[in-house]
Amino acid sequence: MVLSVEDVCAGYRGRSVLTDVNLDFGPGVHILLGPNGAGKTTLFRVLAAVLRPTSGRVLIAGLDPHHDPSAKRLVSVTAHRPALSPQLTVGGNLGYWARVLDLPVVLRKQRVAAAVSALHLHDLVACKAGTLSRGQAQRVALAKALLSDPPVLLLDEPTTGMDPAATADLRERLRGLAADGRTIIASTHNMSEAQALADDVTLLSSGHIAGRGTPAELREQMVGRGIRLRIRARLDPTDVLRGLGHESLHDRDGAVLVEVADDSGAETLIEELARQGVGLREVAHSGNALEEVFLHLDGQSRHQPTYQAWDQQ
Ligand SMILES: Nc1ncnc2c1ncn2[C@@H]1O[C@H](COP(=O)(O)OP(=O)(O)OP(=O)(O)O)[C@@H](O)[C@H]1O
Repeated sequence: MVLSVEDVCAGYRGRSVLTDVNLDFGPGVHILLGPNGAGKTTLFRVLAAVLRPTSGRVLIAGLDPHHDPSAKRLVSVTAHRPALSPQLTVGGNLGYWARVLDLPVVLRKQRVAAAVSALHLHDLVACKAGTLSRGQAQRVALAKALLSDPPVLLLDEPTTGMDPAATADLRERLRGLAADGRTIIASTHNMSEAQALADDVTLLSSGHIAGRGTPAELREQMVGRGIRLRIRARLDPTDVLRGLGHESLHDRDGAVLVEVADDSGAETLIEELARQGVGLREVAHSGNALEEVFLHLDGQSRHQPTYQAWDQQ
């Protein structure tokens, strides 16, 4: 494994935040998901050797960055807000950072060129960083993080505030970096993004690991196997559904959400609704497994009509 977290506990001024965290990460894109205050940034600080654990250890390629400074170079972190000098051009920012890293001159040029190429920044090299959009600035921040050629990248909420096109573009860049063998760990609050990007998702809740797996595995582990259907019909099917033993709720768009045990339960229900003449217009699987896991984690019942909030992500 490229990165291992072994029995890590950590916190601030005697207050415990992370408890007995055990994780292994290899090459790929890993998503760290958890409610506000769960400890995601704190875990990043421990991994980047900014915050020393109170017990346990971190190993990066077999080295503990809290005891071996050379291991710190194996990890780069990008913060939620890209830290760039607004008056310098993109090329200037990257060149400046390459000097801060104390890279030999020849290597500096190579690394800047490789980072520009990996993040498709050719058209932006001469632009002042202060004029970039959020998505562009985030790509430059990622290029900056690549200058030390680290095997591990930690990205704190990299897509927050980006529009869908910029998000999709960054997703493609991250996939490319993972395909090159890098280990990328990104925290996000965006469920669709996590679902689209993740090789696996680690759920952090109140400072401990609440689950890990693909979105579908996590949903099954934490919420159960049921399928949530989104139904549109000419007549409100709520009463018919209740008569069939199904509680339902309405989402923001007026569709009805109902849970069934499995595909066969879904088929039976659809046939019954059609037979009872509600005028079915659309029946669809309601979407994102991680939304349901997140709601479950957050202590909210999946039967409460809070579902809509995540549609707005
Ligand atoms: N520098 C600090 N000093 C003291 N307490 C802190 C510090 N940073 C974070 N905390 C506390 O540690 C807990 C976890 O915070 P952390 O920022 O790691 O969570 P998070 O999962 O990243 O949250 P968010 O999703 O809101 O960014 C919170 O209760 C927070 O108040």
